[in-house]
Amino acid sequence: MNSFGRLFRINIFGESHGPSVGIIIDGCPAGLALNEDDFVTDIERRKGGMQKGTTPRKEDDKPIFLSGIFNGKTTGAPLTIVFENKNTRSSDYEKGREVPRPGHADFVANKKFGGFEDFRGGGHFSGRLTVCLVAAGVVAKKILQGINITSTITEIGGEKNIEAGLQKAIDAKDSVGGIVECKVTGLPIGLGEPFFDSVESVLAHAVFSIPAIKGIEFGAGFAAAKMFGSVHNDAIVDATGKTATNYAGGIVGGISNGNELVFRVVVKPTSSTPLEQESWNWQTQQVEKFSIKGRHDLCIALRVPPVLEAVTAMVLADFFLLEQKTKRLL
Ligand SMILES: Cc1cc2nc3c(=O)[nH]c(=O)nc-3n(C[C@H](O)[C@H](O)[C@H](O)COP(=O)(O)O)c2cc1C
Ligand SMILES: C=C(O[C@@H]1CC(C(=O)O)=C[C@@H](OP(=O)(O)O)[C@H]1O)C(=O)O
Repeated sequence: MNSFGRLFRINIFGESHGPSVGIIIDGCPAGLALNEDDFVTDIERRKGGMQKGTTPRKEDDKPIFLSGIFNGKTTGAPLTIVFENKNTRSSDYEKGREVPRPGHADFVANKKFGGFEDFRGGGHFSGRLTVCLVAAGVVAKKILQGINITSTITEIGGEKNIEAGLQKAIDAKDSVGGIVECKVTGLPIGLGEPFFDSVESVLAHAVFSIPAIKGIEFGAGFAAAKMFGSVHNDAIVDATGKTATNYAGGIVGGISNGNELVFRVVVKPTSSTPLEQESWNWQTQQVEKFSIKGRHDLCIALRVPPVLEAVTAMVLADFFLLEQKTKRLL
């Protein structure tokens, strides 16, 4: 589905080569001061064409507000923001239509939607739609006063040195993946709604909606499997619940424990690699060699940090609103 969240509920729409992509945020509290300048920093951080290893497709990514803002403040009605697509080059995709790209959604989208899907630029499956998530994050962060969310790339192409990892891809004329870490400070104890809406569950749900994300781990994550319980347990050192270590990553029992929330995600190597590949050709009904000519990110992970922060903000804002609502009912 294209909607997510319970009280802070988003709906995203659009295709990479359609007129625009956009977002409707329902349940956004009234009275938040919001203008175009608020979006600049995060939108610029996500932009393609700005740094080595990212798509040369440059869009101005100017937010256009269609509803939900009046006199510079949110009204409480659905907030609709769109971003125009002005720099499309659909001919790249029309030429390659007969060969579904391995690793991209071309084949499955065709089977699921019977050939009616907009395949240009990956259509609705494109990373282009993550500009909408970033916009939601900007609004969500306004609800999260005193909470700080930061994401950093910790690994590219298996290298801790990001430049070296990227150079590996450039030298091999291939794409690479990476790991991005997200940390949140200032969270209170008590966010999360177990059983099924634990903080891990909802964050993972939202994070896996970001195209190209293939894994997530919280705190010590997979390394916990090799640890003793006495080591993995985070000793509580004061009445606020502060812990000496943070192997849990700030979540216990699906509920935030007041320590730093820490998780990492795996970003796969871009499927649209410049290297020659093989795939099934729908026309010739044979496996054929082909190479992709479009404008692609050599390393998607380079563009993920602001998207990850945004999705985290969106999820946490929803938990906050839910928590307040629960409290009001008591
Ligand atoms: C910010 C961002 C940019 C992306 N850029 C590209 C790209 O240039 N080329 C590409 O093939 N995939 C790109 N992707 C990933 C594809 O959209 C994704 O692999 C595809 O939709 C299939 O989904 P999956 O990888 O989650 O299975 C990007 C993803 C994100 C989040
Ligand atoms: C446009 C963006 O990224 C696009 C994400 C994408 C994909 O397959 O996900 C493929 C490329 O699209 P195109 O071939 O149309 O240039 C990227 O440029 C963006 O992030 O704003």
